[in-house]
Amino acid sequence: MADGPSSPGWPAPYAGQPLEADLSIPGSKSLTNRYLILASIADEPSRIRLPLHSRDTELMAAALRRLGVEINETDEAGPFGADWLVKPPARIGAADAHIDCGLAGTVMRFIPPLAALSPSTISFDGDDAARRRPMSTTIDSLRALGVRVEDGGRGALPFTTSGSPTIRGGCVTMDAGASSQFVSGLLLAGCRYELGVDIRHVGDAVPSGPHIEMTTEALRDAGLVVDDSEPNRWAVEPGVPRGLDVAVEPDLSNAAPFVAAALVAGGTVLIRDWPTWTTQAGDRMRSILEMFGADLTLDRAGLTVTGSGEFPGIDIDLHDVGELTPVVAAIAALASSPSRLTGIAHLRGHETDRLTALTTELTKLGGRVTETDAGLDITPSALHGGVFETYHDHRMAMAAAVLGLRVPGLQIADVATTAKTLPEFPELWSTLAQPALAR
Ligand SMILES: O=C(O)C1=C[C@@H](OP(=O)(O)O)[C@@H](O)[C@H](O)C1
Ligand SMILES: C=C(OP(=O)(O)O)C(=O)O
Repeated sequence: MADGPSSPGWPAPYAGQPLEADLSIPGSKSLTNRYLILASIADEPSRIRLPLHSRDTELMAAALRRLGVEINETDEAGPFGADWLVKPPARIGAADAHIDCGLAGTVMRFIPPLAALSPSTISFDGDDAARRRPMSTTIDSLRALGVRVEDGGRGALPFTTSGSPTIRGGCVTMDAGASSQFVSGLLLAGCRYELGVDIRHVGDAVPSGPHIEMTTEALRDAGLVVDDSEPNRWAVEPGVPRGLDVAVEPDLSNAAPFVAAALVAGGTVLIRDWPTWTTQAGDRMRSILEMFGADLTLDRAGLTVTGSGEFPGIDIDLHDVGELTPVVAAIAALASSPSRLTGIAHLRGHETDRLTALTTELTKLGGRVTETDAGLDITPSALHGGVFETYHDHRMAMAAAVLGLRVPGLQIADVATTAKTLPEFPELWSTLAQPALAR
């Protein structure tokens, strides 16, 4: 599935006829990494069933092991890997340790508030691109809580922390306008601070609201008391999470390109076990696909999406669900009328500057895209093949795959970047519509 030795990229499958697919998608990155954190500070061992095994979740597990958590795989494994058994240590971070954050926002923003419970020196670094991601809010809020953070004045990776098992916690004012993960990370570990934590946000609107709701729900499910009754304030009372025995839902943001496929190529795609209630931002794909004119049925089998390959553009604010933007932009580029995507300025601080990356790559294929302050304006035009660069961004590769269903000769540079959240992507995408896919 890797790019061929002399090939500039992975040839994206072209859909010569309507699709007919029935697929299962591995577990949610965001849920897996929240459960791993909570299980690591729980009062008893946990079992995380159907976890996502991908670069971001393996980095999270590795980080927690370095802080003394025991994480083992069960002997029996499902189609997407084994379950995880998690045993919390007596003390988090009993020895100095180094944490590799890779390019995972959840690792770089969730682990430091946990490392705050350790007096050891914990160092953090990641990929080159990770050093460009916003981190100063985490760093400043840890300092406000009394943690010593050495960052060379950069406000970014790399840095070290040195805290205390009896960190006091309490009120913290922060600007989480660049990422909801600043709030989630502090809430998850904050239950173990002496006063819990009471976060007030001051600044531009916090993006990715559903991801904060996912955090508060996960905390409540683990028995903790959370107050999110006021806008821009989230508080967790001090307490120890119960051990978990949870099954991770399929990752709906990773399912997004697969359901988009039914719309753009025409035909039907069934995603097994799509939850009827969830905090996952990816669930918003249902209403987005309806705006584009797809037919949807959600029942016990899962989500079935049917499309005709013909659909209009849309005008949509993606502030709450920014991670869906690359796939939505790909759909918009194949629509019959213009689209406007707004509310996503914060995507400039994601794996790459996603607004510039999408504008550059779509334009290279003949697309008409204007980057605005708040997002993208996309006017459909005839697209041609070429190499779509992915900038170490799994969702750029997924967007390219959606385009490739309708654009012959499209090659995806470094399709392996999808391993960040879905290592099985090339394999699953290739079977998406067999035997309907023709190249
Ligand atoms: O907490 C999480 O699991 C995530 C929160 C969001 O981050 P931002 O708020 O930085 O967009 C989302 O885009 C990311 O993929 C996962
Ligand atoms: C923004 C994303 O990831 P991260 O968790 O690294 O922020 C994403 O997966 O789209």
